[in-house]
Amino acid sequence: MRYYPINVDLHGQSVLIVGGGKVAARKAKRLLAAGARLTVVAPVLVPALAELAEQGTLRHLERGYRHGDLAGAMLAFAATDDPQLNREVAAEAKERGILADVVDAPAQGAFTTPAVLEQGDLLITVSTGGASPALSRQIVTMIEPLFGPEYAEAVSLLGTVREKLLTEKVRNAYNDPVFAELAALNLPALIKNGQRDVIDQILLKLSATGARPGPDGADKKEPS
Ligand SMILES: C[C@@]1(CC(=O)O)c2cc3[nH]c(cc4nc(cc5[nH]c(cc(n2)[C@H]1CCC(=O)O)[C@@](C)(CC(=O)O)[C@@H]5CCC(=O)O)C(CC(=O)O)=C4CCC(=O)O)c(CCC(=O)O)c3CC(=O)O
Ligand SMILES: NC(=O)C1=CN([C@@H]2O[C@H](COP(=O)(O)OP(=O)(O)OC[C@H]3O[C@@H](n4cnc5c(N)ncnc54)[C@H](O)[C@@H]3O)[C@@H](O)[C@H]2O)C=CC1
Repeated sequence: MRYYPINVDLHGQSVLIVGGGKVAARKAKRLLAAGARLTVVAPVLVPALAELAEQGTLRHLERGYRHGDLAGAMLAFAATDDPQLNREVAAEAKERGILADVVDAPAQGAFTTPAVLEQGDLLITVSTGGASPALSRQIVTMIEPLFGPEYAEAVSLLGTVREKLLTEKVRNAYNDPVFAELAALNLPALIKNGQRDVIDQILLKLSATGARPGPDGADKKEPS
């Protein structure tokens, strides 16, 4: 396997992007959506990034990269149009044990970013090991129609039911078939077809066994 896939929790974590161009802007958008505390080092920003800097959504260091800029970062992106400079960023990342994505030379870095399909907590990612980013994007476009907003709702509902079962009952052999049964119900299809009555019946049946999700199953933190 060329790359090992993981899902990183970036909420509140410091991430540094060196470079403020089109590629940096694309990476920044997703990093901010994932809750990162983002710093961008670049003498010039494209308008999309400049706007985020003005709003205070990211921190902009308006200058060229300096060795030492990576201090305290959890992840780094070397995203300038200067290949030599990107390698210097990669070298500092290695020195510090920070994972870096070198956007013009993936072999110099430690990770790459996949194309993404996101519906709520459902995350489908596609990678080609760097061979063809355009194909990764195209595959997401191909499968997008199969995973509509009903998947966000189904995942939220399944998560609530599962949390209830795991917190209210001791995890036991009984739970596993329930999870399998729930997953096999094709909740997304029921939601998409508006079959709320069927869903309500299922939830009612589950509530008899002690798993009672909230009315819409959407509130994970404080299920009623
Ligand atoms: C290795 C990787 C490193 C990384 O960036 O993490 C990388 C590297 C490179 N990309 C290049 C080119 C393009 N990349 C895109 C687009 C995306 N690139 C993304 C990921 C990755 N790109 C990682 C591997 C992913 C995988 O394994 O499949 C996506 C999926 C995700 C994202 O960016 O977050 C995002 C689409 C998602 C979206 O739009 O949602 C487009 C299309 C466009 O811009 O519209 C083009 C132009 C067309 C083309 O060349 O295919 C070049 C050549 C630069 C040059 O020629 O100068 C390199 C360098 C090289 O290949 O050496
Ligand atoms: N991985 C990917 O998805 C893709 C990668 N690329 C590669 O990414 C690189 C960047 O592409 P774009 O964003 O389109 O370029 P761009 O020209 O839009 O942006 C370059 C940015 O680098 C900044 N920069 C230049 N010198 C700097 C320094 N010393 N310190 C800090 N920042 C500095 C500039 O101010 C500018 O903001 C190119 O090498 C390109 O080959 C291109 C397309 C996709």
